[in-house]
Amino acid sequence: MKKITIGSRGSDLALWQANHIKRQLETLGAEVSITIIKTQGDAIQHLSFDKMEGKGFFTKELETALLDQSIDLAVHSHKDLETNFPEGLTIAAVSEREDPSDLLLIHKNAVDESQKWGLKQGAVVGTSSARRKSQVMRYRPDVTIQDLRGNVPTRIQKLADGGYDAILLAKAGIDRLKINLDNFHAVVLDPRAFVPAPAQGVLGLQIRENDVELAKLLSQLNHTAVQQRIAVERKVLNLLQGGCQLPLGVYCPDEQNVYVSYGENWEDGAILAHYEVEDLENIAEIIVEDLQNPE
Ligand SMILES: NCc1[nH]cc(CCC(=O)O)c1CC(=O)O
Repeated sequence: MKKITIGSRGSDLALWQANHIKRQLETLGAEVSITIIKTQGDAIQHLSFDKMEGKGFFTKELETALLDQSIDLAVHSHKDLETNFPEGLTIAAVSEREDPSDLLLIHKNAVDESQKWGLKQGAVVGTSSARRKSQVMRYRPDVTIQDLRGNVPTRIQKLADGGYDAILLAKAGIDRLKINLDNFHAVVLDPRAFVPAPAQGVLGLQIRENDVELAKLLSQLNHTAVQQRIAVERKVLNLLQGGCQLPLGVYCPDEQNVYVSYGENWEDGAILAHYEVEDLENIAEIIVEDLQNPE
């Protein structure tokens, strides 16, 4: 078997994810190396996402490297992937799903147990995600939202330094990096009430479409149940022609349930909807129809 080169962003989280897949491939007998590739999202850390041009900030350079054959496999956080894949590339497999929940990390000085989530009135909450902003406003219209960029350890440091009273993060990232949260009050937000991004907590393994040999190997790592559920989540995003700036959360935990959060202007807060269905076929279309024609 030929040697496989994985391309990864240089962040701690991206490298953890690349190494996680590297180990799995080695168990299958493959020889694997990792090449670090810097993306626009890594280079521009000071701008809020909604002020950045285009889409695919964390993925484009990796996709280019796949197409020019300098890497064979890109390991992505699936939620960072655009809904339309570039010509010639395909997601050959998806990982198991880790906890898809978001986590609210509260500075110890900002704790007030009498309030929702234990967060004091009028707190300053850091996040750059329109989806997270809109849902915070749904539950806690009293807080002030402030943009927060940077990779996971940087964001936590900004909270520790007192720049924010609380911040929001994906729990999966914290779990993967085994970050110690003892200095904070950490609240895991129920994903049925505070709805994650489509495909949050899942890795997407992207290769060249014509790489038949690698596709065959990766099929052994694919999780079909996860694949079916995130397909529903991403279809809603796709039908709304949304990217990572759309204030949309979709979570499909099993074959019968879908949770949706949507707020056109995040300042007004999000609406939360729950769909209980016989099976998941056509549910994405129904959800989008409802979102576009509210009564
Ligand atoms: N946009 C950055 C990003 N992309 C994926 C994750 C977390 C891991 C995952 O959801 O799989 C994160 C960090 C965060 O949202 O806090």
